[in-house]
Amino acid sequence: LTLLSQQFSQTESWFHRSAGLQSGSAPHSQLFPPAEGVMLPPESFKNRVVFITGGGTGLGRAMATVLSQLGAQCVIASRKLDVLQQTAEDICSRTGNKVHALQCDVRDPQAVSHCVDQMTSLTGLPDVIINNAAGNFICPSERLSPNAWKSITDIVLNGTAFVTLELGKRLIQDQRGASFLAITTIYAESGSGFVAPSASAKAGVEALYKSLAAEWGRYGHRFNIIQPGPIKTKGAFSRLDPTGKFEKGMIDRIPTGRLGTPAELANLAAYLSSDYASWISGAVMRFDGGEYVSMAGEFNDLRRVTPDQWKMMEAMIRSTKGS
Ligand SMILES: CCC/C=C/C=C/C(=O)SCCNC(=O)CCNC(=O)[C@H](O)C(C)(C)COP(=O)(O)OP(=O)(O)OC[C@H]1O[C@@H](n2cnc3c(N)ncnc32)[C@H](O)[C@@H]1OP(=O)(O)O
Ligand SMILES: NC(=O)C1=CN([C@@H]2O[C@H](COP(=O)(O)OP(=O)(O)OC[C@H]3O[C@@H](n4cnc5c(N)ncnc54)[C@H](OP(=O)(O)O)[C@@H]3O)[C@@H](O)[C@H]2O)C=CC1
Repeated sequence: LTLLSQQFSQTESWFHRSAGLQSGSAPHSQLFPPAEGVMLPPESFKNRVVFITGGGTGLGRAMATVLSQLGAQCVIASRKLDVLQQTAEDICSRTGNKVHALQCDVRDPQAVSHCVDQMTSLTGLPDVIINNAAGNFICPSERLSPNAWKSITDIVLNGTAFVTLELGKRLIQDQRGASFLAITTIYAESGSGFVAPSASAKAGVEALYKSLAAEWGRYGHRFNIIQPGPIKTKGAFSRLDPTGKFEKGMIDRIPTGRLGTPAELANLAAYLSSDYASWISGAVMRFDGGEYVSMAGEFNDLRRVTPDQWKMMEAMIRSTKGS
């Protein structure tokens, strides 16, 4: 037993040394290749208008691209008009479908109302609303100023509420149904250190969407939520992993051994916003390659224990007599 214990402490230090040393995607991620093509049948969104906040970059851009490929007329809105216009031109030249760019700071309810006025004249009210705009940065909470807190929660929680209420009221007035989708994240459920404003605001968005799923079904409105895990976009990774040192750790935690891709997220968003999902409302779809459950289970790190180490441990456990 003493020998086994000694051997185990050697292998235990191996275990600690080797944790997190992997770089890039894990070899087994080849068993989970991302399918990058468009999943739904062509023209699934023909004659549909889709409104996407933060649609000029990252995941918003990817969702606009897929929905446009599926026949939607997209309206993308955020603060930077030049970025939006470039994205709109790029997507339109690829898909042949119109993409409109509208400047809108979602923190400002009057700007939101003005944006909806503009959209109404361009395309009419939307059939699909995707609340995707967000702000975030890693920061120890004791370093946050009141304005830092406000800058994130205003974009994420208030911005989503202003967009949803403005469009919801107008759709109700016109007796029009719609699908609302919010992009939150896995830590909306657990909370997370170093991104407390984002975690608090995303949790609030989830409460809002679940509440409205219950309340506004009678108006023909569905509300769903996607909680992504890490997907490499410039907007997110420049603020959450500025040195690039955390990415390996993320990949190590993800059972499928890789980050998600924007195209995968866009296919899921398209499905949840489509008629194929017309009985799905109030759903929270975790989209993270298994990262959340992987972080939650007390003994999940035992994945790193080798068969030889298991042999040793089993012998130690079996040799124990009594309690
Ligand atoms: C990995 C899996 C989970 C991942 C989840 C990902 C979630 C995401 O949301 S990723 C999306 C990331 N994208 C963005 O954040 C895009 C938009 N972001 C921004 O525009 C800015 O980063 C910001 C959110 C700061 C808003 O910009 P704005 O111009 O409105 O704000 P500022 O005037 O620059 O700053 C407002 C106050 O915040 C303080 N502040 C800014 N950066 C930091 C920082 N890194 N650390 C601490 N504090 C910061 C800034 O000083 C201002 O406060 P004050 O000085 O008191 O006035
Ligand atoms: N990438 C990831 O790993 C993950 C991302 N997410 C979520 O996915 C969504 C997209 O993130 P991602 O694409 O990665 O990052 P981006 O930074 O590319 O996207 C954020 C978008 O929000 C827009 N935005 C920010 N502030 C405002 C504002 N006040 N009014 C209007 N629009 C605003 C930005 O445009 P502009 O600057 O022009 O205003 C930008 O297009 C976010 O909700 C994020 O929380 C969730 C989990 C993981």
